[in-house]
Amino acid sequence: MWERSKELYDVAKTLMPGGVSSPVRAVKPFPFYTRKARGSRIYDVDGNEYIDYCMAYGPLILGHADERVKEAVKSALENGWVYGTPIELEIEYAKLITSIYPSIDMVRFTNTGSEATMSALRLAKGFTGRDKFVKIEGSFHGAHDSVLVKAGSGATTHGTPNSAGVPEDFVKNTLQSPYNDVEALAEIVEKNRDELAALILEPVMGNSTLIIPEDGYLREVRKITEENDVLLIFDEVITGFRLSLGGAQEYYGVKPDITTLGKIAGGGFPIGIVGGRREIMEHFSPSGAVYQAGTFSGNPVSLTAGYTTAKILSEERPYDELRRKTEELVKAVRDGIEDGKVEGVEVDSIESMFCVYFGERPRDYASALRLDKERFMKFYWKLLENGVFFPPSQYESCFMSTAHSMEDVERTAEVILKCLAEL
Ligand SMILES: Cc1ncc(COP(=O)(O)O)c(C=O)c1O
Ligand SMILES: N[C@H](C=O)CCC(=O)O
Repeated sequence: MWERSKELYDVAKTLMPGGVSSPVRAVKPFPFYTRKARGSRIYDVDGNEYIDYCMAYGPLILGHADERVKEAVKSALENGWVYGTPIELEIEYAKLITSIYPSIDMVRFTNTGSEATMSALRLAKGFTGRDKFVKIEGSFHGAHDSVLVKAGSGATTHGTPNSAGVPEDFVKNTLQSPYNDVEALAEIVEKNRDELAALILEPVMGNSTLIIPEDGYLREVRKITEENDVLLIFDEVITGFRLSLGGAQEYYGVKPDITTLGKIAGGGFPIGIVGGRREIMEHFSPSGAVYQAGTFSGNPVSLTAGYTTAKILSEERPYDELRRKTEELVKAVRDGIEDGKVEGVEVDSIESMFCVYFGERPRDYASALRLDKERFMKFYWKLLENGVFFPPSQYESCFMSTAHSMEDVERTAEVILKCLAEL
């Protein structure tokens, strides 16, 4: 079924570590190689077609190759694609973001979510004059040194949550707290308050499976950080424009001091954005002393795709429809699991993010680690054989897009239940 993909991967392994450009793609024994993608579908070089719920790990809320985004990018390309000068679209996009996210007065455009979180943490340290920060166990904020401790996503999938090559000295200022545990967080923040610049968290965890905040957790997080004069950074690289137009902060009504955006914010092209209160943001160079820069930052192509996507989302507000489709899928699978008496599998969703758990639905990283990831991988391969593509790890989340039809959803529920029954 995957002869050509296998051949390509054998060559790739001789030229790139693990044969890939990002570890999550290195599926054992080989990944499929993509030929093209349109709407809800992704097609491999072996002639197979899949309904896609990986969706490039989140950016494609409008589905693959949305025509409106494509046309906007094509016309932007007519004028060149990188200038090294400011462009008017930066102002337009900044205005749009600040109008959607009331916690954001100013933005700095970067190239990736990793750069955004790295810069946000540097900004928090520069602003407060303190060196330490707290992250949540199992969260993933990209692949930069200070956050590669108990990191989720590919770092956990490949058994390296604490990356080699990161000197102990670099991570001595990274403190960890379990998700959904208010007492543990309060203790660590109170104990370190004079040295703590910030708490960074994914408001909904999307990189250690999908973990949903318990009632009131995010409000307590805000209270604890505020009372202890610690900045709160919401890493909304996944949840921004996804949980709602205004991200998790709008959805839960909690206002962070600094926000990082990415993925959907670039409409499928590389981007990262740091946003926050003016008094904090003005510490970025050149108005302040926190250095942050990039040759490709604010590039016209990513900005065009991101701005076009954000405009479409703000005009069409497809969030009810996205939620309905996702809930339909989850309900059909949940009912099927109950009827078929499938043991040890749960399913859950929040808005257009969902996950099939091989074990009990987790509430933190420790419980996510107890899931049966080998069984998940058997399920993954069965799904592929039946024309459905999930992200290739138990620790990733699945994403619904506006391009998925109700027929896709019904077909997917059938396939999931068939595969579970065959396991
Ligand atoms: C929550 C979160 N933050 C940051 C990142 C890093 O973004 P990027 O892959 O664009 O560097 C990711 C994904 O990789 C993410 O899921
Ligand atoms: N889970 C990661 C981002 O959200 C997956 C992207 C990657 O590491 O390539």
